[in-house]
Amino acid sequence: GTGVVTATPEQGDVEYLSPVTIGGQTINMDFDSGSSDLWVFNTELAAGSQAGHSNFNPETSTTFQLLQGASFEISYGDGSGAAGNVGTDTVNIGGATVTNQAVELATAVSSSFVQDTQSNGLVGLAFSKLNTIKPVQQKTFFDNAIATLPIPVFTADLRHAAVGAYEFGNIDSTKFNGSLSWTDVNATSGFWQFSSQQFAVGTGPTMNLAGGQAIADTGTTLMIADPSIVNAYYSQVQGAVNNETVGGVTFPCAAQLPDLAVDIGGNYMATVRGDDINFSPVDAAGTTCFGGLQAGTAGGLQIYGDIMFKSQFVAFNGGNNSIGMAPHQ
Ligand SMILES: O=C(CCCl)NNC1=[NH+]CCN1
Repeated sequence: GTGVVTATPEQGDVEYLSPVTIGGQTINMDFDSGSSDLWVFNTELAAGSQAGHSNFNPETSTTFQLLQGASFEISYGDGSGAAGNVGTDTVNIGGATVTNQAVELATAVSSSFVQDTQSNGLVGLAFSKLNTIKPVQQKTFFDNAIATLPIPVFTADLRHAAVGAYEFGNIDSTKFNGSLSWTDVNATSGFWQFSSQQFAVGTGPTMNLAGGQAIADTGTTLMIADPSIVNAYYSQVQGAVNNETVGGVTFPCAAQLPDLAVDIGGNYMATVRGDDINFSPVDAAGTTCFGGLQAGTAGGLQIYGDIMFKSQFVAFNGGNNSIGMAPHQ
C-alpha cells in the first residue's frame, strides 16, 4: 500500500517532523534524504538525554528483536552525530509498513539532538550503501518498502511555516504546478546526487558552474552552494556581509531578496523564492537576518536543503534512480 504523513516545520523551518510508528509506538522524526540510518531516541539513552523527548521503549514493543552484536555510529555534515545498538521492528509510516526494519537505538547523541526536543530521531532516505550499521549493513525504510509500493517513489512536499507531507508509493499531482521534470541521479555517492552547472540570480543572466554537483537533502536546513553562486547572489543584496561572528552571510531583514534559479541535471531550472532565502533574524530587534543560502567549499558537493524544498515539490524514484521536480501548487 501507500503511506502519507504530515511534515510539520519546527519554529523557523529548522527541520520538519513526521509521525513514525515503531512497534506500535508513534514518534515524531526527521526524514533525511541526505543519510541512510533510521535511529531513534529510546529508553536505553541516559536519562539526561531522554529528557523532553519521546523515547521508544523496545521492552514494551512485542515485535522488537535485538540484532545481536550489531551497532551503528553516524556523523552528519553539520557535525552532529549518534551511535548505539540495533534491532528490528515493524515500522509504519502513514500506512506504508515494513515488518523487519532495522531500528537503531541511540545510546549516545550529540547535544544538538538532545536540545531539539521536537525531534526524536531520523529516518534516513538516501541510498542504503551509506547505512552505518556494522558488522552487516542494513537497508533503509524506503529500500525495504519499495517492492510493496504501487510505484517505487517517495515524495517531499515541504512548506514554509505550514504543514506539508511525505508520501510513499504515490505522486499526488495536486501538489505541484505543471508536470514534474525528471533527472537521473548518480547514486555512486549514496546521495540523491545530480549535476548542477548553471544558475541565475533574479532576472540576471544564466551563469555557469563547470562541473557543479548537488544533492537533494531534506535533512539539511539551508542551501549550501558553491561560493561563486553565493557571491553572485549576495552581490545583488544591499547590505549583505559575510559575518564571521554569526558564521555566514547576513543582510538587513528589510532587504529585497532576488529569486535564485539553479540547474537540476541539465533538464530543469529550479527557482528558489527570494523570500525563502531570508531565513531568520540573528538579533532580537529583527534588524539583521541570516541567509538561507550559504557557501560551501569551492568545487565541493552542493547541498540543496529545505530552503529549496520550500519552493519545489520533489519526487524520489528508487526504481530508476531519478528525481522529479516542479514548483509547489
Ligand atoms: O548530513 C547531511 C549532509 C550530507 Cl552531505 N545531511 N543530513 C543531515 N542530517 C542531520 C544533519 N544533516
